[in-house]
Amino acid sequence: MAKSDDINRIIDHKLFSEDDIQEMCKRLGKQLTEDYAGKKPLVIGALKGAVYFLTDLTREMDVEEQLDFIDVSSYGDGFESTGKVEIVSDVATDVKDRDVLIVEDIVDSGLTLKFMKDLFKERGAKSVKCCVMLNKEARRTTDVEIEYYGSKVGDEFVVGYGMDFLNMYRNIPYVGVLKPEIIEKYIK
Ligand SMILES: O=P(O)(O)OC[C@H]1O[C@H](OP(=O)(O)OP(=O)(O)O)[C@H](O)[C@@H]1O
Ligand SMILES: Nc1nc2[nH]cnc2c(=O)[nH]1
Repeated sequence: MAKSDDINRIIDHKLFSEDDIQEMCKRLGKQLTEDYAGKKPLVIGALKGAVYFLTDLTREMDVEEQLDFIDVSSYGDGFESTGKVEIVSDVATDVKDRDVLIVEDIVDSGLTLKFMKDLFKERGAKSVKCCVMLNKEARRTTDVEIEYYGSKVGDEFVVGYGMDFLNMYRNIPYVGVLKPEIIEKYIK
């Protein structure tokens, strides 16, 4: 089966096109360029979902920056956060006295982001902010500030542009809503 047939089978509708995403990256990149002028931020991408957003966003940021990655997990194989966030793979860089900018694909309960922000603050970062592509605000269970985001989204499960379903479909170039029956089939 061709990749496009497979995608049509699982996507209910497109939420953000490639042009929409490019516009988000340009807008956020311009804002971050202004706000981090004269600073040397350490941009930390949250693996694996944020990789597509990070590579496009950082190319729109005209600042002297360094990159690192952290892999944290709270979902296991499921769709509901277990509530327990664990470091799967840590950053290699010392964050002490650094201006840290966490880049995330999506914030849902907020637990993953809060964990990372608290971690880098505890390690002595000078500042810790985040830039998130999608803000699923209605699902929040913890209070966490989101300094920059591309767009709000409703309570729907989205895939593509880095975001997965069972670690698949990250390479769909746009963001689409997963058909509810696909999730139901998996949950049963
Ligand atoms: O706000 P929360 O409820 O904590 O959920 C958001 C997190 O869930 C996803 O990651 P996931 O653990 O699925 O890993 P992935 O990035 O490898 O897809 C996403 O990339 C965020 O990190
Ligand atoms: N792929 C994906 N991961 C998530 N993690 C939390 N919410 C979502 C979502 O809507 N899609």
